[in-house]
Amino acid sequence: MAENMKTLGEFIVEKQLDFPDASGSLSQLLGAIRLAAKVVNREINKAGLVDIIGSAGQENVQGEQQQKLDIYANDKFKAAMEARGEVCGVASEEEDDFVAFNNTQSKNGKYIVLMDPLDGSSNIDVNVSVGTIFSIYKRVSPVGSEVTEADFLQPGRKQIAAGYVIYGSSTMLVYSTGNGVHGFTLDPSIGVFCLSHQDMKIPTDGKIYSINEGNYIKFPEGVKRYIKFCQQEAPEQGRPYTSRYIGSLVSDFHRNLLKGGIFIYPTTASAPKGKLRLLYECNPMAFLMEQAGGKASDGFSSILDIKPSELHQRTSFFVGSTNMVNTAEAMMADFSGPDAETNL
Ligand SMILES: O=P(O)(O)OC[C@H]1O[C@](O)(COP(=O)(O)O)[C@@H](O)[C@@H]1O
Repeated sequence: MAENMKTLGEFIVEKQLDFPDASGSLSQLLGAIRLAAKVVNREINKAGLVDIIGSAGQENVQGEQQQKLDIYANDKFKAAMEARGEVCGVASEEEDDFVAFNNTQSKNGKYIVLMDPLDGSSNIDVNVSVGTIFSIYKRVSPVGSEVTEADFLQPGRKQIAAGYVIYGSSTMLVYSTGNGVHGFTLDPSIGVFCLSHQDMKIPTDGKIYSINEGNYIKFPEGVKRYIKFCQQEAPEQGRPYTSRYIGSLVSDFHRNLLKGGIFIYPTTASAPKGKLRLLYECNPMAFLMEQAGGKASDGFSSILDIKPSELHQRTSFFVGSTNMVNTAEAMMADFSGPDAETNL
């Protein structure tokens, strides 16, 4: 197919030409992510053969056991971005605090990056697809000055670009700079990402719901009602829907993006603020989903309008086909919102 004969590098440059005053620094940054993705992909593909599986024997700031691949991916993406000079600092799931790059070039970098270097860690050792998630902003502090926490605590709507890499049956890089969502598949025989999914759009309706039902009893009433709605017999509306849950956000998101569907990670009794992290999991996925014609909320309002207050803050996450998210939100409003009492 003709479009396959276009590489990610060529596509990035082509898109840059749409902006005559573009400096090329975002293209450079995307190039860094492309390189790090290939290096991490190589390690993941041979994970069972080299000493990179299993725990690294230490915890991250969120008290989660860090996997060796978490640290490996974190180091590779950080190194690739520091080497380019376009990025003045990064924040990562695997770093307690943000990391400012102090080499002269980076100090003059105008971008900051937030990332989940290895998403779906619980699936690494069992050969189930995992991913990398990234979110890019322009810094708010003056170029050349010290990077500040304010550079990272920007609402998702301010993102310049976002994307993910999925290390699955094939490896893909999917990203958006605010002009549609485009997917590139890595051709391992030539080591190049080739355009395979241009201008991805999610169907407004789907037949897949994705949630860890193992937590059912701890879910808010609105979510319990929505799950029942998905499971009810209503053939004229295509219900019951199918339940699919991989347990890697990137993989569950990617499937729904292609087929239509909804992914929900709500608050639970044991995670009253939700589990997923706003800045480097939910904001980038919400940016992509809105660019693909879908919707992303915390069950009540848009994820992209949340004003962050902490680097590793968590949120509940409802993302996918617009009609499905609208229905779930309506049930949250009725049964878990401020007027829930009157409806129960
Ligand atoms: O095992 P649970 O509670 O269903 O959580 C699965 C979710 O947690 C995550 O694994 C969190 O991500 P990390 O692996 O990066 O910590 C998501 O990818 C996934 O959607």
